[in-house]
Amino acid sequence: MTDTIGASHSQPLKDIAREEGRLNEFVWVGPHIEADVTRQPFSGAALAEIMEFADSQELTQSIQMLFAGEVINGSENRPALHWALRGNNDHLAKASEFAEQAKACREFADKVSSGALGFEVKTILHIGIGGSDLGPRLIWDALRPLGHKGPNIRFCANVDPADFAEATEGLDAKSTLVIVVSKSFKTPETQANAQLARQWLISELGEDNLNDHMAAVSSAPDLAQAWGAPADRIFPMDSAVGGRYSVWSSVGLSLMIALGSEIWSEFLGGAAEMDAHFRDAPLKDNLPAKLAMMDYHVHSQRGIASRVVLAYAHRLRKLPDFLQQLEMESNGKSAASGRGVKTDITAPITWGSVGTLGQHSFHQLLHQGIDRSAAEFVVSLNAGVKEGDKKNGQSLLANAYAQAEAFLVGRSEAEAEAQLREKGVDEETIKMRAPHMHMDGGRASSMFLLEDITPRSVGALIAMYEHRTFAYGMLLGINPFDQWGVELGKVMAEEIDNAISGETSKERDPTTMRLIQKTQDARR
Ligand SMILES: O=P(O)(O)OC[C@H]1O[C@H](O)[C@H](O)[C@@H](O)[C@@H]1O
Repeated sequence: MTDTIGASHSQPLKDIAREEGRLNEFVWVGPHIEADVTRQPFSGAALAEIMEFADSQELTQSIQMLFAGEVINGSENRPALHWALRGNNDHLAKASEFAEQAKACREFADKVSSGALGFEVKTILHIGIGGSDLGPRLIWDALRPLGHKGPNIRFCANVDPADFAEATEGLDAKSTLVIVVSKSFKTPETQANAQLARQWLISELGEDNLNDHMAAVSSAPDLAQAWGAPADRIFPMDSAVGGRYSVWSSVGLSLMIALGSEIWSEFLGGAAEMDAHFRDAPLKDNLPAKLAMMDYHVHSQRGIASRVVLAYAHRLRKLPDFLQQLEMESNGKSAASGRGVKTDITAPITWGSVGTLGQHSFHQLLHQGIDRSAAEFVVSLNAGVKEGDKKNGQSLLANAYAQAEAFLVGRSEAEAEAQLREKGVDEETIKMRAPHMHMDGGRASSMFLLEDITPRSVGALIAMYEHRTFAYGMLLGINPFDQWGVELGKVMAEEIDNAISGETSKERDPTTMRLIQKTQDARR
């Protein structure tokens, strides 16, 4: 495929962004979200061409397959049904099963809230990692301030014992409910923490009262039961819901309990609105699909390898972490399916932080570094309003807009000189300093606007990202629902663990052999 960004290809981005009609053509709207991509190096001609390419890649058919519940995850031979957890699922054979699963979670949440467990739950200790952790953490921070009345949630993910120690510090086991969330119930980190939690409960409460304080979410109920969760406290998750797409399932049990059913159903409702949009809108009006086309151009065709997510909203501070897994575990693969397209870049290297903190650290590189990132700002127009601090909220927004504008327009040496002169700096210093102040600009960014951070808008936002990632995978010919690349390291970690214990002496790479030896010496 040729790169036909056309005349604008050689034009500076700051000129492209000012072109007439740009604001009409490149401000895209979906439920609860407006995406202003006017400052991405992407022309109408490129969009039209990728739209044709999307047809040749059968994107529309793939979207239909997804929502029909057909096998879209080829390497694991199953459908991807995360969207069906949010409604719009009457046509699926599994609809009633999903409804039952949601009902069981709701009933358990009601029990917890009404004190029917036999003790007051003041804290939920949520143990899980990856997709069983990042979504719940993100949503807890985002929606907790809306007046949750339920228990607090503490999270524990890392196998480093320091994480468990911190998560249980000062915690009263008598008022704690431990929920272990693991689709496979085999993930070593979660297993280790689940055992620590069990021992902690035994030491604090004794064997007899242990089970009252344990619950589990898993696709492997037998393993959860073996850990000690009572059978009626094991909440299934469907094998066709991938970990990083699973916050809507019983993986969100801690949230359902702590946030309450009203917030939870609004959250699902917002996602369902985005689902209907993605399923029904023609490609030319389809927000997630068009974003995926932009990604295809910006990352795969233009070679911008990095996407920096700048959540200018304290409550969305975990969004970069969440998207890191969603994007990179979904599409961080060489194109491998039947429709694979050869490109150098598949998933962008996704990273970032909450704004404005990054401005005081890594933004330096974003403004003047050699390697380019496509920046992605996420803002809420009502920042600070609910908190009763409109002034600081406004300043947060002003910072986001200023950063995006500075990325685009930069500062010429002449402008820098003029600025220094105005400040009364002497000419010698001006000559020395102005070149360092030069910023070439032309750095790409998108601005995602939410009216407010509500359960609905956050639901829609996360669903939009899920669908964008899926659509990008379809354009690349990648299966975004498997993750074979993470398996090898897991196997090796087990082998090396055994080697450190002296249980195997299998020859390995010399550096690893030395590390094993050094660790054995240090821990003797
Ligand atoms: O939920 P679990 O089975 O414990 O899996 C937790 C996580 O671990 C794995 O290594 C995968 O890479 C993730 O996709 C998954 O979300």
